Amino acid sequence: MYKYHCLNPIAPVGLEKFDEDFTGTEKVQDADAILVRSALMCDMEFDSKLKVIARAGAGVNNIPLERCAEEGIVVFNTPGANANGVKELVIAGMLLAARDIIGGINWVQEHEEDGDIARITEKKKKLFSGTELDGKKLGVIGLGAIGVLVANTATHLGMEVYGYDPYVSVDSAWKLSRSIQHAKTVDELYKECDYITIHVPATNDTKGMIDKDSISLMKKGVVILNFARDILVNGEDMVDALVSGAVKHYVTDFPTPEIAGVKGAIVIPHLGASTEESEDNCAKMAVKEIMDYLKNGNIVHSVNYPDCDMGEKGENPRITILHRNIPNMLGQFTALLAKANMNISLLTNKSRKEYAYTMIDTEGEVTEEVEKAISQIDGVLKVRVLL
Ligand SMILES: NC(=O)C1=CN([C@@H]2O[C@H](COP(=O)(O)OP(=O)(O)OC[C@H]3O[C@@H](n4cnc5c(N)ncnc54)[C@H](O)[C@@H]3O)[C@@H](O)[C@H]2O)C=CC1
Ligand SMILES: O=C(O)C(=O)COP(=O)(O)O
Repeated sequence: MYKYHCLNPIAPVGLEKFDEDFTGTEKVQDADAILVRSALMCDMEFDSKLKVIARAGAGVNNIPLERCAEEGIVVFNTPGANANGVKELVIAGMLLAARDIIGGINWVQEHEEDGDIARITEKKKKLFSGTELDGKKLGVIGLGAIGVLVANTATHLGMEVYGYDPYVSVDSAWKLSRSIQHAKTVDELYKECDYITIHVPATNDTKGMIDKDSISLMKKGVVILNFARDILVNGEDMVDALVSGAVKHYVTDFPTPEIAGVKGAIVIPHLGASTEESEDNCAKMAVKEIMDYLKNGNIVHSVNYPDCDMGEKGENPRITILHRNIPNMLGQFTALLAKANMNISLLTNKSRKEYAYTMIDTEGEVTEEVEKAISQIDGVLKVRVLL
């Protein structure tokens, strides 16, 4: 029986997909699998029993990926499963920046008891007028699951859309509307656009990518949208830009004490993926990944190990080995099995940067001695024998 623990609430429709070999546990140290959304795991210690973490969502900057890889813990995310939820909120964010909807609604609430509200509305509404999105230029930085949806939808609102992503996947490129203009440099996008939205992961490379230097290249009064992560934007530089008017509105899904009360900032409490549909999609995908890994050894959508899929495990035992990507690992595994007089019916080996994964279907029993001997090979991080 495998045990799973949820560090954040995970949609029941996903958890219901766990079969009879799985049960929930309140004790994280008893878990074979952890499901998580945005809970911070960077300082958490992991029990040696833990085999897998599934992030029901996209961003994995809350999880120590490298340490997990070293400890033989495979980390998954759920690519694209919440992208539509974020896309819709980004479109709402652009509309909130273009029209003073928030100011107008606040004004109505302040005057809700005024018997004359209908008449004074017509006098006061000019205070809250705005502009339209049609005909404006939108720059989308990062054309992954979310960026592509935002870019394509904006074309239907009549916007002229520029896209920038030097690492765009073939899949995303196929999905992108032909009317999106390809910005070859991010500076080109900064110079052209009235609205700029970022959809890249938070990494050491992207941290602080929006700062006083990049803002100085943008049009005065630009609107910047950040539904990716707070650290992509230098908070101090953004406050200065809002105060000076260099940036008209900063629409962000990430409240910080620095930005929350600043005039021109439109701050949302991380609601991008908080829709029934996104939560259900993420939970279902995360549970599927965990079950496939624990029962079949398959890795699909990992962010710290290579994807590797040998299909459903059959009658024969399956040995799965997480190991370093160094020479002669396969040679040692097969030599060891040959010495134990074991036949291999199927073998797959995949690597990703410093780490690799080998799956071996064997004919006949895998003894404890064989399992122990594999785990003692230098460079092996975790061995599992699936019966
Ligand atoms: N506000 C919210 O609730 C949510 C926020 N997010 C955030 O949005 C981010 C993006 O999500 P997805 O689109 O699903 O991820 P994704 O992995 O599908 O797309 C990310 C894209 O960014 C590109 N990229 C990476 N570095 C870049 C750079 N320096 N310049 C330009 N492009 C670059 C990649 O090539 C990729 O196409 C996540 O990493 C997460 O931090 C994701 C989901 C919900
Ligand atoms: O998927 C992501 O990266 C998100 O930011 C969504 O976070 P959440 O699952 O809503 O805590």
